[in-house]
Amino acid sequence: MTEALFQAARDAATRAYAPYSRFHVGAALLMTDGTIITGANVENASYGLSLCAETVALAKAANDGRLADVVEIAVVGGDGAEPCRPCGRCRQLINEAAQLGKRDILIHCLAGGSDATEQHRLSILLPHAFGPADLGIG
Ligand SMILES: O=c1ccn([C@H]2C[C@H](O)[C@@H](CO)O2)c(=O)[nH]1
Ligand SMILES: [Zn+2]
Repeated sequence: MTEALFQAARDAATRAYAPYSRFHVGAALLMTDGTIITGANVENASYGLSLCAETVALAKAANDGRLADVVEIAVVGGDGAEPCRPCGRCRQLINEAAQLGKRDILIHCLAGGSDATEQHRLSILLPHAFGPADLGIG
């Protein structure tokens, strides 16, 4: 299952629209039922409007009513040897899924140009997170 998830992230990266950074990122969400939802980064001529791969994948899950069902996430980016780790904004978006699903989501960070991988729980990447509970929700 992990290999299928990694491959889905690598496939997604090939669908990135990243003419400005040329940094192609793919994200794959493993859901409770074993299905996989993918996303790739979508850049814009107004650079700051660009969407990360994780953001796209999580938005797809949310629109399908499945944000609570994310178990693991694989992210792959670039063509270097260093694993690609979710940016701060994406960590916060992942936290929404984690809180909804009451799960400390496992994040696989993969390198685009090597077999290097890192595994982190969201609680390690985003300690003391702000979430729905801070608003008295959930
Ligand atoms: O985890 C990450 C890091 C970066 N990017 C995108 C944003 C931008 O399009 C490009 C360069 O930062 O990579 C992602 O999609 N996910
Ligand atoms: Zn991001």
